[in-house]
Amino acid sequence: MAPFGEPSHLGRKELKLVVFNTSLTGYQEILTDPSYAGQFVLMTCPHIGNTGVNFGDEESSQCFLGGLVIRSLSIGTSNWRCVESLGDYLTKRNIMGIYDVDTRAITRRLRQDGSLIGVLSTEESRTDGDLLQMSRSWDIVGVDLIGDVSCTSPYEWVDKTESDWDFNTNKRDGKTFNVIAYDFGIKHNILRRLASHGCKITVVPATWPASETLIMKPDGVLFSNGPGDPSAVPYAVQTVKELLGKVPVFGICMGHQLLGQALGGKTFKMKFGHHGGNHPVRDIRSGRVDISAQNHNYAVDPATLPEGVEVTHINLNDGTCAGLAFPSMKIMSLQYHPEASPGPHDSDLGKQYTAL
Ligand SMILES: NC(=O)CC[C@H](N)C(=O)O
Repeated sequence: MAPFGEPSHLGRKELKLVVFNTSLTGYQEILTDPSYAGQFVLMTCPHIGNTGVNFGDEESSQCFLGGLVIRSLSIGTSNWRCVESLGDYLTKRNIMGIYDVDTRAITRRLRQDGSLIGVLSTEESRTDGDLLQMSRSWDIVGVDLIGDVSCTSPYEWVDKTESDWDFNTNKRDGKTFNVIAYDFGIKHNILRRLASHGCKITVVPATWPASETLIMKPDGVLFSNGPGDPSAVPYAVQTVKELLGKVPVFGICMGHQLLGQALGGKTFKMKFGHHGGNHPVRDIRSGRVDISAQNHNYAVDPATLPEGVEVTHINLNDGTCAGLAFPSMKIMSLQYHPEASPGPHDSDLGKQYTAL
């Protein structure tokens, strides 16, 4: 096994939840997705790094994940957008990476036993016993990870999807909707897709009071994706509760889980979660199946939801809840990523929020 970008990693160790991601492309978007904070991401695709890294595919300004685990690191890069190799990129951001790992064996173990806490260390004197001991000293359950990834003050977002990449030509005309987006670790493509569909967006920190949001008189509020255990952030659930029924709301991933809790439901930790760009999801109302991008370790237990809340989408791999709606209160949410990035465009965001 070999580390990437060794010098800056000397004396480093990280303890994180190990998850496997089945996306074939999009490692840069995965590296910069703030929802991966607290995790090592193991790519099941065996060959990573061949397109290098570019300026346009960042999903946030930083890499928040603990490290990248791969089978084989491409020895060269070949892409017209490439500005840097993957190894150099990780070294500059002081993110640990390791290659020549039997990723297939680890994935089989995680599927069998469930996600596990792993240790990545450059301290060669550590024995296997030390590493095992360390792995038992940390857990992702019950830890507030959104505090570290949220913005600290409100800002306006204006960037749309670049015209070269915008696949959705079926745009809505008319009124500009003012949207307040709660940043629990928001991915840029959620903001780009909303802007492309004609929204004026104000991004606010995770701790932004509901009363301030209501003063801003938004047409809708978005609760974003974000890392970690939704039960560890009761302040965010409280904010969601205070907004329900007063303004149309839409939740994505962590936002969906917080909405589930705010409605009185419970969330639970899944065996090994869903991470990848190939998850089939059925919209129960239309029967339509979308192939979707997913990244989550927790899910809403539909049996705990009160009457009136509809399960609108299910994940066809394991039957878990993939979307909720409460039409009379103008609430809808998705457990997966309609904005994709990386992933298929079947569930483009515009289609979802205009239904509100
Ligand atoms: N992408 C996300 O928002 C992740 C949601 C949640 N924190 C989980 O891991 O289940």
